[in-house]
Amino acid sequence: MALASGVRFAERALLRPWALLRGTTLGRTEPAAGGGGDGARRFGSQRVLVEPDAASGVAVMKLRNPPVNALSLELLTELVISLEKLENDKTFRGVILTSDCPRVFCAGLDLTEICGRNPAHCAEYWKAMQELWLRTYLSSLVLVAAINGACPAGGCIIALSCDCRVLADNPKYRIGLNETLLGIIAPFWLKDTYVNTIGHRASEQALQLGSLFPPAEALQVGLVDQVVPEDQVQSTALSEMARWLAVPDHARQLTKNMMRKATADRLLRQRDADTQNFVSFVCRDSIQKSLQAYLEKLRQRKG
Ligand SMILES: CCCCCCCCCCC/C=C/C(=O)SCCNC(=O)CCNC(=O)[C@H](O)C(C)(C)COP(=O)(O)OP(=O)(O)OC[C@H]1O[C@@H](n2cnc3c(N)ncnc32)[C@H](O)[C@@H]1OP(=O)(O)O
Repeated sequence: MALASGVRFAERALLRPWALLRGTTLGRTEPAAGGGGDGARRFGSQRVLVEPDAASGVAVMKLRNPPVNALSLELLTELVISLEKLENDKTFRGVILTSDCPRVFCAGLDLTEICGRNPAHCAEYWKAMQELWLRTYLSSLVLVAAINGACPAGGCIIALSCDCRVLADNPKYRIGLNETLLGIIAPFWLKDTYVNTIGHRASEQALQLGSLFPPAEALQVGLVDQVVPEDQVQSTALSEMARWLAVPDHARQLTKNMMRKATADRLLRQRDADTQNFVSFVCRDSIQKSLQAYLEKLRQRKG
C-alpha cells in the first residue's frame, strides 16, 4: 500500500482512518450466510471479516490474510479500524478474535515489511504495530482470543492483549514469544505484557529461550486460560464471553484500565523513542541478514 510518508500513522488513523484503506473494501456490509436481520449482517475489510451479532452484543472478528495471517501494514490498519468501529458502536460489548486461515492464528510480524525496507517504511510499520497493541490492550470491549492455530511472536502479543484466551488442543498450535530465535529482541512493552500475564521468572526464561509452548504447557504456565478440542474453541470462547459480560461494563472497564494503564502509559510516554529503537535495530546489516536467513529458512522448509 503506497502511503504518503512523513505523516504519523496514528494521526492519520485517528483523523481519516478510511483514507488508509486504499485498495481495500472496509465498510462493506453483506448478509451473513443464512442470516436475515441487522444482527446477522457482516462487515469488514479484505483482511478482517467481522460477523456481528447485535442481539448478544458480540462480534466475531476473523483475521484472513492468507496463508498465515502475517501482520502486514494493511492487516494492522484494518484491524485497528474494525476494532475502532465496534468500540464506537454501543451495540457491542465484546469481540471474539479468531483466524479464518487454517492451522494458523497469526504468524506475527510480516517479516517482508521489515526485511529489505527503508527506515521510513519500518517506522510506519512499527507505529501501526504500536497502535494495534494500544487499541487492543486498552479496549473497553471484552476481547476473547479463540486461538485456532499457531500463535508465535506478534500473534501471541495480540492474544495476550485480549482479556481471555482459549487455545485449540493441537500440538502444532504453539504459542509464545520466539523473537530471540530470529536474532531480534522483544521491545519492553511486549515484555511487560508477557510479565503481566505469566509473571517475571517464567517470562525471563521463556523470552530468553524464545519458547513456543504447546497447549498443555501454555495452560500450565498461564499463557492461555483454557485448552479445548479444536471443534470446541468457538463455543468455549462464547461461554467465556458470557462470563465476562455478566459483569457490569463500567466496573469491568474501570478495573481493566486500572490493571493495564501503567503498562500502556509506559509506551505512550516514549512512543517515538521506541520507534527509533526499532528502526535503528532492524535496519542494522547484521539484523537484516538474520531476518533474511530466517525468511529463507521458512520458504525452504515448505519445499
Ligand atoms: C533494542 C531494540 C529493540 C527493538 C526490537 C526490535 C525487534 C522487534 C520485535 C517485534 C516483536 C514481534 C516479532 C515477530 O512477530 S517476528 C515474526 C515471528 N514469526 C515467526 O517466527 C513465525 C514464522 N512462521 C512459522 O513458523 C510458520 O509459517 C507457521 C507455524 C506460522 C505456519 O506454518 P505453515 O507450515 O502452515 O506455513 P509455512 O511455514 O509454509 O508458511 C507459508 C508462507 O508464509 C510465509 N511466512 C510465514 N511466516 C511469515 C512471517 N512471519 N512473515 C512473512 N512471511 C511468513 C512463509 O515464508 C511461506 O511463504 P512462501 O509460501 O512464499 O514459501
